[in-house]
Amino acid sequence: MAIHVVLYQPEIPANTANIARTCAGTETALHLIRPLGFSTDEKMIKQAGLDFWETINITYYDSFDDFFVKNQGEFYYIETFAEKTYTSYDFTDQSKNYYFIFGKETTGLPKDLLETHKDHFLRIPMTEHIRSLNLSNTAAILVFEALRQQGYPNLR
Ligand SMILES: C[S@@+](CC[C@H](N)C(=O)[O-])C[C@H]1O[C@@H](n2cnc3c(N)ncnc32)[C@H](O)[C@@H]1O
Repeated sequence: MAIHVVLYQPEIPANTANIARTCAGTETALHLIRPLGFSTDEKMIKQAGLDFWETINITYYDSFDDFFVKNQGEFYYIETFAEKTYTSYDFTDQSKNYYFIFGKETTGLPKDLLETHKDHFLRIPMTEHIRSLNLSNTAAILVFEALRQQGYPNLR
């Protein structure tokens, strides 16, 4: 099974490019929920120098509903307004699929998800000087926390 990064309507190409690099370097699957704020056609990928793009397991969806119908596992919602911190959870079971779901840069995740999935909302601690961390940094933090807990399988 695997670790998965799910981006809800990402808007800034550089963030998704950074996250894609993290996914390529860690065998993490990437799920992109449309609309995207950029093109992922071959020409754009080449121009952006993302020569690892083809090595990533990427799936596209038209909505959250579409995503949930097609995936099974443990879903975690990564958001600034969550109560629990990301280190409170156990991601050690390599037989499971762990999905880390991130919000869009301008508005985050839809608030109504919190009502039904409150126990699986996680935040990364930060000061009050900023409203949020950079999206691509948060994805790297979660991926590497799960990998750390699993002993970095297949990585050197
Ligand atoms: C730039 S933030 C914007 C979200 C923020 N709630 C807002 O509306 O101002 C984009 C995404 O980065 C992730 N993120 C940023 N900082 C975070 C933190 N401290 N804890 C958890 N997730 C964070 C979340 O997935 C969030 O949806």
